[in-house]
Amino acid sequence: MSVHVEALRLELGERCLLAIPHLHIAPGERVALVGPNGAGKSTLLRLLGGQAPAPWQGRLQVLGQTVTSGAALPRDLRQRVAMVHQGLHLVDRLSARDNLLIGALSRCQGWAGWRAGLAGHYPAAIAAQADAWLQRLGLSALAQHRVDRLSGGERQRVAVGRAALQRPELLLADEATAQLDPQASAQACQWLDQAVARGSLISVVHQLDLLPRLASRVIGLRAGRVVLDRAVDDSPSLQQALRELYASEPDVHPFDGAGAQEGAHAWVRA
Ligand SMILES: Nc1ncnc2c1ncn2[C@@H]1O[C@H](COP(=O)(O)OP(=O)(O)OP(=O)(O)O)[C@@H](O)[C@H]1O
Repeated sequence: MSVHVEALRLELGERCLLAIPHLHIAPGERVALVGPNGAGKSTLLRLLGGQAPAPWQGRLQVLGQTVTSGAALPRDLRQRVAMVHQGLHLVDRLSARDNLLIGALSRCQGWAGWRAGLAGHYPAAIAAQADAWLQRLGLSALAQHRVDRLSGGERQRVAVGRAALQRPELLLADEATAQLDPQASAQACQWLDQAVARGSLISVVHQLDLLPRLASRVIGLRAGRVVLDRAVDDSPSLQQALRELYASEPDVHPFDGAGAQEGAHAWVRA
């Protein structure tokens, strides 16, 4: 099982941010987390990545290993789980290429490998993978540019490339298409899919029209609870369930989230 959650509860002060009795995600699954702003999507993703904002109760296994509240993911598990954060977390003073290569550091064997990587001397096979990904991401011409001089969308591509170089078995992507133009967003779904290969992909998705490209299963959260869990298809009942998921938050329009673009909700018919 890629993710196995039982009796999970995460509280912060008086507030319950997550309450999930069971959640299982199988190896290779493509899962989209959807729901209104503040529903707990990013909190769940961070928890799966060992970065919960507060202590939690319950049982959590990620890629078959037990994760403990208050502790970071064990080192070997950190190598197998990649995250594309909302804030991207790139190293600003390094080039796009070096940021991609950082993703591969955990694959360099032993201290000698680490030191070589940190000095910029990566094994030729890894350097070739970075160059191939830069090309795929349309970043070859910007490979040597510092990432703090790149546009938001270019930086987002770098973050996807870095995750790909990690060769993760589980990829957690938090609005990884938020800053991309519509064409690049559609491409990014392919990039994420390729980045994780036969592993599992869990993405927070605001652009519902991307659901069929990004996921085969959609999990809807509201107020920290799973209120929708079903296959992504084009059925009227799913469309209706998604409308209800967002409509139940009268103050929040589903398509006002950061990164929502013109026509982003076209997949959910009016
Ligand atoms: N570190 C924190 N301290 C206090 N509150 C937090 C913290 N992290 C998350 N929250 C709260 O938890 C709730 C869920 O936040 P989360 O970011 O998971 O929502 P989300 O579904 O990802 O929302 P969005 O779609 O707006 O990104 C929010 O009400 C948020 O204010």
